[in-house]
Amino acid sequence: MAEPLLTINDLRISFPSPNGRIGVVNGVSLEVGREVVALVGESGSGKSMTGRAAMGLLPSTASIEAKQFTFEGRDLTRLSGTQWNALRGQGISLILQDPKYSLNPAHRVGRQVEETLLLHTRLSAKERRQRALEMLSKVGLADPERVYQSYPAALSGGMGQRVMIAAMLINNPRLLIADEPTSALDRGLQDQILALLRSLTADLGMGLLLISHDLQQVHRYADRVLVMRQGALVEELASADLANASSPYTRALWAARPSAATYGTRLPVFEGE
Ligand SMILES: Nc1ncnc2c1ncn2[C@@H]1O[C@H](COP(=O)(O)OP(=O)(O)OP(=O)(O)O)[C@@H](O)[C@H]1O
Repeated sequence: MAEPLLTINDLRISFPSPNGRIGVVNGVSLEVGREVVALVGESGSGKSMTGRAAMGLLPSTASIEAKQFTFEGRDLTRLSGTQWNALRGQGISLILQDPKYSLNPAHRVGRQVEETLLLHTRLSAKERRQRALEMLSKVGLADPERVYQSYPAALSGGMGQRVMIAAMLINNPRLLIADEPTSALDRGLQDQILALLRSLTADLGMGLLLISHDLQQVHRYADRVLVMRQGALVEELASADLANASSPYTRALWAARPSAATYGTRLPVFEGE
């Protein structure tokens, strides 16, 4: 693999509790280059906390330590709030589950897609508009002018998620973190959005950290898979090898992968070791 974009070595995240600190991520190490890396595992395994740490978006009560935690060689553990804001606008972007909660219903789509350019570049209004229209077209929206003028309420779920992707990519981030980016969408749309994310990742030369509980999707759209359980990594493998995983836990997750019948449900939590 070429020089990684994101390098995490022995990441530990904990929260205070009446009985002392509770570790929710306990020594995770990973690298993401210009590729699609999936982080999978049952609910509560620490996937989102790992992704949020890489965006500087952990809850304020969380404590974080790591032997190495760098983006393009830059130490993320030492960034100030202002430096995080700059990095989030220009280097790393986050796509969350449901565009309904990410888009502001009171503002037109165009303004929201352009916002990062307004904050982080000196482009003129005309240039920003041009770039926003290009991005809306790149994410597969057929009538970018109309979408640009629309309010979020006028968009379907799939269109809303495409708009969010346009907003997150407009400033050419090198790393995209997508936390369950399609779980609010129906199955057909999920495939469309993941195929879009995968092709944009390759076209734009980005890295994508895809957080998911859907092993079927991961198998189809990721290059590599990291399996988490109870705050630790249990296995790392090429997605093509998922059906032949060596860890019993990965094998159990693979056997429980969503089928047409169980699609949309959470992965079961497996008891014991
Ligand atoms: N603000 C918080 N304070 C204390 N514990 C928290 C807080 N936020 C999350 N946790 C705990 O951290 C653990 C990891 O949560 P995380 O959201 O990373 O899991 P996940 O693998 O992404 O699960 P899911 O698929 O359900 O989102 C969970 O046990 C959760 O209860």
